[in-house]
Amino acid sequence: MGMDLNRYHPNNLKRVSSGMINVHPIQRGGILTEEARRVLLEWADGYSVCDVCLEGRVDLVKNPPIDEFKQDVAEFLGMDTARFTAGARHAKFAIMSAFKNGTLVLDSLAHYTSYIAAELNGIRVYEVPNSGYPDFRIDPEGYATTFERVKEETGRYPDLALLTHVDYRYGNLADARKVGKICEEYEVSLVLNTAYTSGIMEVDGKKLRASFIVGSGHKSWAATAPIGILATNYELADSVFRTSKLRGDWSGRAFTKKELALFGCSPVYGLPVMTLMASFPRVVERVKRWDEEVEKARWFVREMEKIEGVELIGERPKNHTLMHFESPAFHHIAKKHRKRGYFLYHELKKRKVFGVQAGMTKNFKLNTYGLSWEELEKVAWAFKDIAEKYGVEVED
Ligand SMILES: Cc1ncc(COP(=O)(O)O)c(C=O)c1O
Repeated sequence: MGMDLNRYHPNNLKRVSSGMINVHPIQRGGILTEEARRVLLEWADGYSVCDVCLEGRVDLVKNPPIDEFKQDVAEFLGMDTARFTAGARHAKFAIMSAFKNGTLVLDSLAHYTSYIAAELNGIRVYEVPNSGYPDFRIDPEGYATTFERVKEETGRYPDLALLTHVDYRYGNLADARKVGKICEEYEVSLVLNTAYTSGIMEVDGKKLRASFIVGSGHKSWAATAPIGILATNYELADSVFRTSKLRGDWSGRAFTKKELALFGCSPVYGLPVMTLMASFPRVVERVKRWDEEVEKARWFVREMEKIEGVELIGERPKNHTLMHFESPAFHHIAKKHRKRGYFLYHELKKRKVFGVQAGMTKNFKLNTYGLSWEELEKVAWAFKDIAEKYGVEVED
């Protein structure tokens, strides 16, 4: 046998980021709380939450209290009810499966998973443009204009709208309230993709007039992957969480409780849902401290921009901890460096900072969410120290 099974030995399964400050753009909000770490072993076995499943559906399990938990999560998001999905992407797919072959208007900064969910459901996509370089802002009025464009082309307003609350490229915070108002005026249901917001900042679907809130447990709710959240109101719950109508023609079996878009039973059975639950009390508290996170992010941007040839792109001032820098200074160094574009990654690693994508120097993204002031200072120092090492000017 050619397999080297030793490579799977636990001693060989160490994370490359171990022991470093991890500023990976998608990871900061998914770091487990102490409480979540405490349930890891108890609930680590495969279908652990199914010990006492009386209804054949994870979301109805009473012990552990998943049934109550889904309602608490819905309340926390200002919605009526919720389900747990295999990530934000599955939540979007589930919603769009109720709008098959329809039309969707979404922001032009939407994540690829929004487009894929639409494509898989035969939905035609129309984009709301953004303002372009260097801010890339989404103007809420663009939704009204695009709704009109859809009407001109198809004779009807769209079936659905989607707004990426904070986008993955620039970390811009969209004006969800204004978009929600426009959607309400046009009677178009709004999906608010809060993959980068709910769980770290307050999101109230009722106030924002969202029909659906999509969240990502592993991105922003301190949970183990994969887990997403799909919250909605009672009016729409029946269509999105519609149940099976099929009957086997030989067996005569029916599956009337099984929700189609959740594959019959939620696809998250063990650790993902239990870590989400164990972290929840802390998540409910932490969203109230969002202002401090923004303050830290803005401080960090100021420090980074002291390096000549490093500049934030996306909205200013920042309203989120995910940020994107343009860095001709580092790109210039990379051109002459033995390690080429990988030099920044290696230099950061030497300074115990991880998460800037290997090979990136022209521009890069990082996320400061949840870093202490001390950690933040270390990260800023690391970038400045690298710049100075290669003769780049750094302001005091
Ligand atoms: C804006 C946005 N939405 C959705 C996703 C996908 O989330 P999930 O992994 O929970 O499906 C991402 C992942 O980066 C994202 O950036």
